[in-house]
Order: sequence, then C-alpha cells, then structure tokens
Amino acid sequence: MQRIERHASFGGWQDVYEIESATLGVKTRVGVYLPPQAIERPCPVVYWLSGLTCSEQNFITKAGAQQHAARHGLILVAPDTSPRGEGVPDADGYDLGVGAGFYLDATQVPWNSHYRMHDYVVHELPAWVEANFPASDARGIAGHSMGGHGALVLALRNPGRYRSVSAFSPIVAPTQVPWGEKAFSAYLGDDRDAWREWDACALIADARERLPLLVDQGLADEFLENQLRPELLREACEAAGHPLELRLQPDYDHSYYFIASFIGEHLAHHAEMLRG
Ligand SMILES: N[C@@H](CCC(=O)N[C@@H](CS)C(=O)NCC(=O)O)C(=O)O
Repeated sequence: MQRIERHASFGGWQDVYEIESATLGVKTRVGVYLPPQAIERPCPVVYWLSGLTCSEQNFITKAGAQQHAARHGLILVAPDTSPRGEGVPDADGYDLGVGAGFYLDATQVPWNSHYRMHDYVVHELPAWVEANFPASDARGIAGHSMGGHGALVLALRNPGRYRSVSAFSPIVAPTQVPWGEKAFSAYLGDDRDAWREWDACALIADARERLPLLVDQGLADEFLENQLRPELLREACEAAGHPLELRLQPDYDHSYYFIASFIGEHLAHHAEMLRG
C-alpha cells in the first residue's frame, strides 16, 4: 500500500491510499479519514459508497464529513466506484463501466474479470482497514445514488456485517429503472431473476435482519421520478415490516450540496448505532 495524500483535518487526518486489490485485479484508491480519537483507541468505521462518475475524491472533498467524524470518533473509508486502469473494460456513457461498478459481482464477459465491487467492499477492503488502522470491527455503510443502492444492498445481502446503514438519493429498485436495467443487462446478463439479488426492494421481502434504514431524498432531484423512485422502497418496507425512516427534503437536488447539508445527521445516526 502507498499513501498518496495526507491532509490534517479537524484534528485528524484525511489520507488517500493506493492499494493492490486481488479482488479487482488492479490498483485502486481509497480515502481514509482518521479522527483524533483513533490515536488512543480503536474506532468504528463507516464505509461511504459514491455514485456514478465518482472516484474516492468526491466524498472526501465535497461532503464536509470530516468535522462530524472527528466529533463522533468515526473512521470514514471511501473507495472508488469501480475498478479502473489498464486492462479494465469500459463502455460509452457515464453509467456503465469505469465509474459505474454498481457494487455487484459481474458474471458476464468481459466485466467478470475485474468488476467485483461487492466482494471488494464487503471483504477485502474491511480486512485491509482492520489490519492497518486502529479500527474496531463495528461497521456502518452509507452512500449516494448508485452508492445508496450499494449501501442498502450490501447491508441486506450480508446480515451481521454492518450495524448501521443510511443512504442519500439511492437507486432503490435498479431492476425497474433505466440506470439499473442498462448496468444489470451488461454485468449480470439477461436473466432478470439473477438481477433481484442486487435490488434493495426485492431483497427487503426476505431479509434475515431488519436493520433500520435511514434515507434522505431531495424533492428537486433531477433523477427522482425516472431513476430513484423512493416510493418503491417505502412500499417494500411497509409490506415486509422493515424499519425505514424516509425523509423527503423539499428543494434539495442530487448534488453534494444536499449530502453536505445532512451528512452530519447521518453520521450521528451511525455513531449512535455503532456505539459499543
Ligand atoms: N449529470 C451527471 C450524472 C451523474 C451524477 O449526477 N453523478 C452523481 C452521482 S449519481 C455525482 O455524485 N456526481 C459527482 C459530483 O457531484 O461530485 C453526469 O453526467 O456526470
């Protein structure tokens, strides 16, 4: 591993590392924020999954999350949104290929060679974090848009692995919207039954753990009706009796201005759930 950035931030450190990922088959970058409390004791970790077109940089430079992580004693880990670099397949358009890994394990050629973001984020990344930093094994997961889908799906697929989950503007039902249909056709093939394994609304019906979901959605979001459709999450949670706090926020759009406005409340929620 190589540290390629280090910035003092709110008494702690915002770092960026480049690590060799066996799961992704390439080097990949990851943002790690170490709060001041990490000097003295192991801290819980919140994993942040970004949306389409993002790298590890968007969250660490735009969300203003460090001040809240410093207050609550949380380590923040922000991976890239896909494998990238030499030999990694890509496609035209911002919503498939590099920058658009959808936090799943692809089964179709050529994507299945590197696009294993689920396996990477759930297994390899926490193993690396917990071996190299003063991290406890209390894990939370959060994300935005495609990363909100990732946070919900990873938590639902891996009961016991996360103690807290939250999302901003998540793609809650990728099997029913254009972004998801395009990506899942490519990564998972034509069998729509296989898609349901990666769809939060479909997974909620049979979830083995009822971890409460905190979701914020801006009502001036340009993707609200076509791609995000939070009402489908509300319906799925009501049908299954799954705890959901869905907060519809007037005037907010899809951007990091929205995330920055509420990230403090999300991290307070994670801190509360992660308190040992
Ligand atoms: N209009 C955008 C669509 C993609 C988009 O809105 N991406 C969101 C996540 S789904 C984002 O976080 N973009 C980067 C940023 O705002 O820093 C584009 O074509 O680049």
